[in-house]
Amino acid sequence: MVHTAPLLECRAVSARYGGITVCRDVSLSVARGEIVALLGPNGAGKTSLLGAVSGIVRGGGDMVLDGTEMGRLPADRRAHLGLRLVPEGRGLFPELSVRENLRLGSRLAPAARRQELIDRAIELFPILGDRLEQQAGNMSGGEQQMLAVGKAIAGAPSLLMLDEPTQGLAPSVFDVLRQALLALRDDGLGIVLVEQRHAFAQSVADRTAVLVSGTLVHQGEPGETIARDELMRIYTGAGVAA
Ligand SMILES: Nc1ncnc2c1ncn2[C@@H]1O[C@H](COP(=O)(O)OP(=O)(O)OP(=O)(O)O)[C@@H](O)[C@H]1O
Repeated sequence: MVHTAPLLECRAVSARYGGITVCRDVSLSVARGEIVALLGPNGAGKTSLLGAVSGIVRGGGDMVLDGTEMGRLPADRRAHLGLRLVPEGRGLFPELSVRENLRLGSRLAPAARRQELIDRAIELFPILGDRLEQQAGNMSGGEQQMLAVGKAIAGAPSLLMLDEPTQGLAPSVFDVLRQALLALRDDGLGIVLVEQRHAFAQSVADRTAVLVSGTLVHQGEPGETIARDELMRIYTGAGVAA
């Protein structure tokens, strides 16, 4: 279900570390109720691009979230506008309990909605409800990833950006994550999914964007998936060994 109004619109976005620009001239939009898979080989700049959009990596360009230009805003202001990044390291407080992590996540939401959003996270990941008093750092990788997404959801995001959520996880977790992402999309969230696992990305994506050497070299049409050999052709055509 893709709504028409764009939620995120990025134009000519760059990301840089010191004097080194690692992403340039990236234009990407995400609609409400849409999952965009951002694929690319190692080192292409996917994490850096998510960082530039969320405000934790220096960058430039126009970035409009829900009608508000946020390109010059610090990361915390962007989070208050509804942008949430679930980073590769998951961003949990490992010494705190599941309940405490969810509560901390919910502090970005209006007070009246916090419990409802925590309940939604538990509905999507029932294991979290069984483990509310457990220390986050003592849970399995899959459970920690569910908590990381749950913590983000508890903060009432409009745009969720996930950096390689399946990395290092057992395949048994993939389906839980897949169903949760599809449900969140149907709730109307916009989702950017960075994934190395091509099959997982294509099983949830409404659209695919491919980043190579810091530049978007391909953007698929809505509803179009990209076959693995087609992806390899894009990499090769862009000068990257497939
Ligand atoms: N903190 C940093 N300081 C300097 N350069 C960095 C930093 N982080 C990443 N880079 C460089 O930026 C480029 C893009 O890296 P990035 O991690 O964004 O790519 P990626 O597509 O997410 O790769 P991967 O799939 O391996 O995570 C690489 O050349 C990398 O070495």
